[in-house]
Amino acid sequence: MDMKKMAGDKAAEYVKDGMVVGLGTGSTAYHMVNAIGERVKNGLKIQAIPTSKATEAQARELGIPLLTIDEVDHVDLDIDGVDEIDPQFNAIKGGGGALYREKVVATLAKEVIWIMDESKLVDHIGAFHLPVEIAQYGSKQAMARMEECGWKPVLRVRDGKTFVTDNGNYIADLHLGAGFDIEDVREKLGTIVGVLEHGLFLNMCKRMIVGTSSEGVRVIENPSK
Ligand SMILES: O=C(CO)[C@H](O)[C@H](O)COP(=O)(O)O
Repeated sequence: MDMKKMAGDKAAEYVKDGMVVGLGTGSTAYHMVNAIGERVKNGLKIQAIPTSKATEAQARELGIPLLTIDEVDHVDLDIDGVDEIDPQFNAIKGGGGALYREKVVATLAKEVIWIMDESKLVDHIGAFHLPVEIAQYGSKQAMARMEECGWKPVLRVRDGKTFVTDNGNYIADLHLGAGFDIEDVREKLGTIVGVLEHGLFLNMCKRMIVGTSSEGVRVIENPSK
């Protein structure tokens, strides 16, 4: 079976009646949303908050009851994908450009589960670009600041056009390299005007669910949560 589907299906088992569930974004989250949709059809009673317009459309199609972010006062469980994660549970997210909403929902959640195929497990994050959501107004200046920091920012382009997030902003992809100084980058990003949010999700999850080619699904619990 597809490793992403294995992880998504397994994660859906953690959803219980009465929960408010954060629905992540991306190709792994897609399987999880489908699996939850199937359970809703079979009588599971939940409410969900999607982390992107794409996930919202998928969940709506499946008949999963949805809340808007303004209606949410808590999230019991958030399930989402990652682009890379290290053994300290530090993750990079935002490959799909949904990092801002993903971080809002994950931050509200009592419990977070990251789902992935085994290719996402790394010793040190940073080989994957770090996505940063920036305001359109002043984006040239924000990009220049990030360039000065040596982060090799590239404004994300899709289908020949500058990519615009669900929130109407741009994404700068930083090329930091594996083993970059996470704290230094996180701290400096906080000083740059126009940076709305970044894709560093540091030690947020209670567990990772990993689809593997050799051992089926691995559930890795975070001892610090
Ligand atoms: O952060 C994300 C979207 O903003 C995704 O969860 C991340 O990019 C992983 O995607 P996929 O499951 O398709 O590999």
